[in-house]
Amino acid sequence: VLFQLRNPSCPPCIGSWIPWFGAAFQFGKAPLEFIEQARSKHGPVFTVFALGKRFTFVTEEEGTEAFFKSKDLNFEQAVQQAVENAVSVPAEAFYQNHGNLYSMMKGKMGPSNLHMFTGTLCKELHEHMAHLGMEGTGDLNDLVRHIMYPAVVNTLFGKGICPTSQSEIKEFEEHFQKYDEDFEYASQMPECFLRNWSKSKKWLLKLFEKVVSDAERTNPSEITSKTLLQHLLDHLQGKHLAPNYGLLMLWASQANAVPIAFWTLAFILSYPSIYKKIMEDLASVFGKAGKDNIEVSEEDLKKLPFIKWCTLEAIRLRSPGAITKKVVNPIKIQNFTVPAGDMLMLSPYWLHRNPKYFPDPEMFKPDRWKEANLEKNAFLDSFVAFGGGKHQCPGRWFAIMEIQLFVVLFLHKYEFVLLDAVPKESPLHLVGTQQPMAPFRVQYKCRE
Ligand code: HEM
Repeated sequence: VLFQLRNPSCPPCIGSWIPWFGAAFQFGKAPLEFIEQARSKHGPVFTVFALGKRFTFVTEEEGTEAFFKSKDLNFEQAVQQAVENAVSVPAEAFYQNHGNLYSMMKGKMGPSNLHMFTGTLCKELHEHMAHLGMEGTGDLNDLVRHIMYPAVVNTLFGKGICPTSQSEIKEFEEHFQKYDEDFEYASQMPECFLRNWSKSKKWLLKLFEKVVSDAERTNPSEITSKTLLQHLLDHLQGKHLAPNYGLLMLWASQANAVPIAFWTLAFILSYPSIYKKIMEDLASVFGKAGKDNIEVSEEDLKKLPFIKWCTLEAIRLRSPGAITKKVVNPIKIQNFTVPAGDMLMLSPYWLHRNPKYFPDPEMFKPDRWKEANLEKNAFLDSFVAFGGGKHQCPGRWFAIMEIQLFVVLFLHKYEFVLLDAVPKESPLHLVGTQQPMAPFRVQYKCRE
């Protein structure tokens, strides 16, 4: 149902007079597909009226520029309510802390500080890979999660601070997975509608009281010895919110990166020529692949650009469904004026399928990243998986490094037989990177 609001300069608004069917329902069912259908029907700028809110999508480059640069848009106001719902940080504390914490994270995980994590992460990945044993069969997504999750958490939060050992991880994992699964809905609606989610959130927040007090107790005075969590504690105003922010940081560090590690491997393994090239690259840096634990440095990773391209290409194809800004003053986009109060939405997932910028957009083509000036830390034009402008994801360099390192270690140690076709991505979520729709079972075996 399409109806123009009173002001003809407003973008076309897809909504329903009758709230219990129509756009809101369609939109909620498979939002990623809905965006593309709406774009082809109504043009590059359109508004969806759902859940009592107006979401205005910009799907072409003119809008992109404004989205990242305009002073009439605000990032903090767009996410504040979601943060309040997700981890119970009240508005005032959120606005007071946001700028400070963002700069801290951006600094600690910037390109020049990455080397501080690589050694620990490499050791941790080896340790958790060892739990897979010499051979076995499993869903690749589970295998990846069982290695990445504890290794990264121990690296960023400190070893033994969050539950990561075999014996204590199960209950934690169940709660965290439940929490992550409904995070998107929970960030949009009151908690009382999501009873199981709410239970897991309470469990996790309670756990984080202990996590935070352990981190506080062991907080070293030497700056370079602190974990990311300890830096967070040092910078936070309102210490009673430390468990809430700890949980938020845990979620931010896992929710997008772990699925991308899965997709990167799934793509590599399913293209024999790409797989072969990577094994040759690995051999040229580390010698013959095998079961010995290799130590990998930042310098080694620099010698493996093709694996970095594969990571970036997986991120391009599975990037977040949408990112948001709040319109604080009416803003002109193309011929439309978007009114204040709207949520302005931009879809990295669909922008990355524009053939003008990414020829053969659906194809996994790592070589297209040859053109990017990665030495200068620049991505390809129109690549916006991490956002853009001054609120870009502060964890992006860490994310790329952790996935690259994981792929190196995993492929160096194991060989694989694929038992299923690569699954499609789920169109169910707007927030964050996509999950696979179906299992992707593999047989793995330690190399001789
Ligand atoms: C492939 C993996 C990742 C992707 C695709 C991704 C993407 C994003 C995006 C799109 C945003 C919002 C930017 C905006 O709306 O303008 C964001 C924010 C954020 N990301 Fe990431 N991210 C990833 C990994 C990580 C990792 C590993 C960490 C931490 C270790 C992290 C920490 C954060 C934080 C703290 C924010 C909030 C920034 C703020 O409040 O201003 N991200 N990320």
